Order: sequence, then C-alpha cells, then structure tokens
Amino acid sequence: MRSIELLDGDQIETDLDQQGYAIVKGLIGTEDCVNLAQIYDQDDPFRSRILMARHGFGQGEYKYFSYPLPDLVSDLRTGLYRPLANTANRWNAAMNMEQRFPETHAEYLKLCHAAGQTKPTPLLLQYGVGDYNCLHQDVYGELLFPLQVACLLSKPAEDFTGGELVLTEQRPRMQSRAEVVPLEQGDAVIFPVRNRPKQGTRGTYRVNMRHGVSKIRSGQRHTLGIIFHDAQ
Ligand SMILES: O=C(O)CCC(=O)C(=O)O
Ligand SMILES: [Fe+2]
Repeated sequence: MRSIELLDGDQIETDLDQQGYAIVKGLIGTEDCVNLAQIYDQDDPFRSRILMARHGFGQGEYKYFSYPLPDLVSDLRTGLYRPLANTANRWNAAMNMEQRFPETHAEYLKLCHAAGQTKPTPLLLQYGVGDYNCLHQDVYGELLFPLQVACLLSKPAEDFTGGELVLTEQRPRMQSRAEVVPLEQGDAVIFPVRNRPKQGTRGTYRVNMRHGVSKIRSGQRHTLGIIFHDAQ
C-alpha cells in the first residue's frame, strides 16, 4: 500500500472541487490487490453476501467485511478519512448541509455507532461476464460522510474487459452528464456519495451524483469499496 502520508492532499482537494472526483494512482500494490481479491472466496472476513440481481441492483455480487476489518482495509479507511474530512466539512457548509465531521475516523465512528449505525460498510465486489452495477448512491442511514473510495483490484484488458466505473451528475432542472473513470489495477477513485457543490453564476448549488459499473465483457473484475459511515 502506498503510504497515505505521501498522498498529495491539495491535488485531491482541487480535483474533487473542479471535476467532482479524484484519482489516486497506485494506492494499492499489485500483490495486495491480488491477495485482497482472493479473500472474496472466504466466508470468515465478511458479515454478509449480496447477490445484486435479487435486489434489482444489477448483476454480480458483493460482500461486506465484518469487524475487525483486515489491516489493509482498516488502514486505508482511517488513513484516507483525515485528508478528506476537510473537504467534507467545506462541501457540507457550501451546500447548507448540517453534518460536520471530526478530525479522526475513530471519532466519526463513535458518532455513527451512537446513532445506531454500527455495521461496517467496506466491501469487496465481484463481477463476471455480463455483470454490471446499476447507478446508485451508498446511503446507509442518517449519518453520511459525503465522499467514498473505490479501488480497482483487477487488471483491465488482462483480467477483464468492459466493466468501467461510471459517475453521473444531475444538475437541478438540467440533463444528466456521465463520466467514465479510467482506472488501472491498484488505482483508487474518490467520489461523492450523494451530492457535491458546484459553483454556478447564481451561487453554489447541489449536484446529485450516482455511480455504477458498465457491463463486464470478458473475465472477472474485483473492487474494494471504502465507505466511511457505518450502516444501520
Ligand atoms: O465496482 C466498482 O467499481 C464500484 C463499486 C461500488 O459501487 C462502490 O464501491 O461503492
Ligand atoms: Fe457503490
């Protein structure tokens, strides 16, 4: 894993403000990517398994980790929280949203748990040929940290083709816009869970965001999802 201390927090903040998402190249090393993807077949590290077709979420499956999270996942979650909390606070202020976020993830989790959001939300996703993930928002209760992270564990073109991460943004009373996020193995993208502020001619407005994955055309694709709020 790349040391979180070496991340360019200013660049991430600028990218988030200007384009609504930020790519972190090589956040997870190849060996860790392969190892994490392999954990998918185990039962022990997880609290539940979701077959997406059953819920109308798409096709494919995912598993939520149970506590305690694997070290790598836990380190990423706590390490990434700190630089993102600043942006999260600024964004919520700009969007007139009430929630604010403490400096450390440990403090934030205490708030989640006190509010009844106690279940861990980091997850591993697995897609095979023909699978896809419908556009959605990862909201799990009242408390919502406005940014989340997805890391691509598989190698595009080699392990799979198709399966591109798509972000859409819907501006008030306007048509939606889609963006495909180019990721290599080990890259991560930081993106909004539900809303982001955008500067318009008449002030700041809220843009509604969704994310999903286009159809996998061949092979198998694994991702690690890191969401900072816990679930009800
Ligand atoms: O598989 C992906 O790239 C996106 C997964 C996802 O929906 C998430 O991490 O919340
Ligand atoms: Fe998601």
